[in-house]
Amino acid sequence: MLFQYYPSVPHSYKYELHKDMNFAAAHFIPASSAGHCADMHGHTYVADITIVGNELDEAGFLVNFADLKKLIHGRYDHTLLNGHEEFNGAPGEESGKFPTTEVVAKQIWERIEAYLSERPNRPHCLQVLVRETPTSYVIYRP
Ligand SMILES: Nc1nc2c(c(=O)[nH]1)N=C([C@H](O)[C@H](O)COP(=O)(O)OP(=O)(O)OP(=O)(O)O)CN2
Ligand SMILES: [Zn+2]
Repeated sequence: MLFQYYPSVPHSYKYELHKDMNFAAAHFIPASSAGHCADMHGHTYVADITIVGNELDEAGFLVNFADLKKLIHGRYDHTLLNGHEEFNGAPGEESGKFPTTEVVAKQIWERIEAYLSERPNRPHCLQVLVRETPTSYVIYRP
């Protein structure tokens, strides 16, 4: 795992947690402007997830690191992203359903925030960074 410092957002929460993870996945972007990215290919995606909150749970966790990994790595590792319902847009359809780095980052945020909304200590996901290649990454901040 490559450890890096990522851009952060100023906030006033007491705790800030980061979980880095990677997952191997294939994708293609079914849009005419996507060039060679319209052909199926693979990446080792790297995600950095930022969670904040003021209260810890009964274990003393803001959120269990392992739960975050299960939610994202468990769903996407060694899969074709276009095969997931959140990314299975067809050519000519709305671009928000293609697995671009931007859309992958947003979907990761939505999945994590839905999980956090059920936690009694109510943490929040402030930022999701997704790196697709060594030279390309996107940050999603709701
Ligand atoms: N805004 C976006 N642009 C591109 C995306 C994307 O998700 N959002 N995706 C791709 C391709 O999927 C491609 O895998 C990554 O592109 P790129 O960074 O251009 O990859 P290279 O290795 O060719 O880049 P270098 O500059 O040579 O390192 C394309 N665009
Ligand atoms: Zn790609």
